Amino acid sequence: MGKFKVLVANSTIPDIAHNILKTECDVKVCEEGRESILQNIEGVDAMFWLSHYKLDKELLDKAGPQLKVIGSMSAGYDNVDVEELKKRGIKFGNTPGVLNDSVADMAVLLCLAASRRYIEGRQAIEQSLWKPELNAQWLLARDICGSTVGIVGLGGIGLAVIHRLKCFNVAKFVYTGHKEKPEGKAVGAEFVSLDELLKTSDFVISCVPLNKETEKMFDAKAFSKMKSSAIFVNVSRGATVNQPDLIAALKEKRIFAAGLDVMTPEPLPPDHELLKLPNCFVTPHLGSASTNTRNKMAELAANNILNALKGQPMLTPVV
Ligand SMILES: O=CC(=O)O
Repeated sequence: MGKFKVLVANSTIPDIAHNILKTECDVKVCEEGRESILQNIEGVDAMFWLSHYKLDKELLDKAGPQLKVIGSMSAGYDNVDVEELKKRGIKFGNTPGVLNDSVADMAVLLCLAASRRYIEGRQAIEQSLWKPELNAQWLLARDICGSTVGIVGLGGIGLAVIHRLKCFNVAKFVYTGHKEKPEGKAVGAEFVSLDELLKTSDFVISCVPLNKETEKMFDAKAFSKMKSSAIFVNVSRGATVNQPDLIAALKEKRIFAAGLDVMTPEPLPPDHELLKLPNCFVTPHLGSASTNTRNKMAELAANNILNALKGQPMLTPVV
C-alpha cells in the first residue's frame, strides 16, 4: 500500500506517470467525465489533472480538506481556479517548457498550411477545379521568406517558433508583451507595441496565455489593424480570439488566412462555420500531441505531485 491516495482525473495519461506515482501512492483512475471525478475525489491527498473541465470550488469541496496537491499535465491552466487553491493552501503545478518544441512545430505547420492555401488546394482537387490549363495566378501563396513575423507573447513557445522560422529567411521578427526581454534581443527580435506588431506583421502568431487581459484580445479592432495580406495563427487558447470577429475578417478577406490549433468551443462541432472557410486551416488542439512530449508532460506532472506530497518543492510550481 502506498502512503498517499492519488486520483488520476483522466484514464488516458501515459504509463510513465502511473509508474512514477505507484512507487509511493495508491492510484485511482477516473472514467470519462466530470461526474466520475466528483464521484472519486473524496478523501484523496493529490490529484493528477488533465481535463478541459473546470477545476473549481465544487470539486475542491467534494475532495475535502486533506487534498494537498494537484499536478496538471498541461502548460495552460485557465480552467483552474488558482485563487481558490491558494486560499486553501493546495499546491498546484503545471508542465511548461517540455511542450515548447511540439507546439512550435504546430505553429509552423499552421503558418505554412494557411499561407500555402492548403484547404483551397485540397478542395480544388476534390471538386475537379484543378484545370489542365496552367494558370500562373492560381492559388498564390504568401511567403514566409522575406516576411515580418510577429509573436504575441514571447515565452518558451514563441522563442521556439522564432528558432524554427529563422531557417525560412524571415526578414524581421517582432514581438509584444508586458516588457522587452533579453531573450528577444538574443534571437534578434524587436520589441514593439501590439498596435505596431499588428500593423507591420505578415504573420501574427498568438502564443499568449489566456487570462483576463488576453481574453478576446484579437477582435474586430485588432483584425482591422492587420494587413489584408496577413496570416493569423493561434496556438494559445481559443478564447484569446473574438471568434465571430475572426470569422467576419476571414469571410470579408480583411485578412488573408488563419491557422488555428485552438478555438471555441473545443471540441469544435463538425458543422461549425470555421470549418467552412476556405482560408482557415484548423487542427483539433494537437499542439503538444507527440508521444515524446506527452510522456515528458506526464513525467513532470507526476514528479510535481510526488515532490509536493513528500514536502519537497515542485519542479514547476504555479502556487
Ligand atoms: O494546450 C495545452 C497545454 O496547455 O498544455
